[in-house]
Amino acid sequence: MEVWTGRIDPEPDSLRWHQAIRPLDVAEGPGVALIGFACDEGVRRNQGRPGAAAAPAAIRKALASLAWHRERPAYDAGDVVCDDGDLEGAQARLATEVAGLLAAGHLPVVLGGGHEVAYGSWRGLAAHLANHGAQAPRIGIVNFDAHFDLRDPAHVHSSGTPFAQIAEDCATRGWPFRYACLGVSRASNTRALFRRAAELDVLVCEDREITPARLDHIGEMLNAFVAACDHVHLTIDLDVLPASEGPGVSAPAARGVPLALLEPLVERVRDSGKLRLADLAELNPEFDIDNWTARVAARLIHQLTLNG
Ligand SMILES: N=CN[C@@H](CCC(=O)O)C(=O)O
Ligand SMILES: [Mn+2]
Ligand SMILES: [Mn+2]
Repeated sequence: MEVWTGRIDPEPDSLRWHQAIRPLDVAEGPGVALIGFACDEGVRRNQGRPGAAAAPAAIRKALASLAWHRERPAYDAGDVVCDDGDLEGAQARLATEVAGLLAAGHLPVVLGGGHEVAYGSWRGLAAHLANHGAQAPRIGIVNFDAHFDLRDPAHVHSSGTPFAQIAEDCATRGWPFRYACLGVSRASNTRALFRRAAELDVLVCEDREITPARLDHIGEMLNAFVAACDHVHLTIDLDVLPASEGPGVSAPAARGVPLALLEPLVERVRDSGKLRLADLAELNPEFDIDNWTARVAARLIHQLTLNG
């Protein structure tokens, strides 16, 4: 909890996150539960630039001084750490933690970590739903990302494979795989990846399609996708931002989707009533500039959890 420090205002009703957030072990009723996934092994295996293991601390630091506007509590559930390259072990531990948070009625917000975080998070949600008797739950994954992360897991399990791994799990379980990927850069995804996305019936929205003029239309598409799901797993890869807004990632985007367009779409997911789980992935503090990217991550968490 030491990272939760920051500005203290003398006026009444001037709380900030660092003054309101509590350790999970004092949980008093359902709230938002932050859990870190200190891991960049998936990025390393995916030939990216490691450094995302330090992201959970950087995001907490950026969130600490933001103003507190929530009614319900927020908890810090600590970190799951990936040791000695044991990515699969770390994902399994994250899944157990996420399932526990869901069982306690919390909204888990997972602080990645490379995007390999999403496979661990999703497995936690899947375990929770299976434990509660769900037969074939329609889990909609809404991923804001420049990349599909649908690489063939037969080669290596990495930050480039989480949604292909989830698709395989869904096929094994006989569950539907529902995946929307918004912000995709055609220049950064091969034809093979576009083909796999088509085969898996992914809802695809390219970066260049997300413009102010088309924002309402895209928002309606997103609403329709969510309406056809029972539960939503929101996952935000910060490399969806333009490099000028999100420099602190492994693979910065030449074009990207600006925060001003991203945020209203994220808020639609928040307001759907179906959001069960959220991840923030791929922050790499080593490449950040004055914590710009960490600040965006913190703001997104703030917006996501505003009404809870
Ligand atoms: N999570 C990362 N995904 C990207 C990385 C691309 C890159 O490093 O250039 C991917 O695998 O496509
Ligand atoms: Mn990406
Ligand atoms: Mn990604």
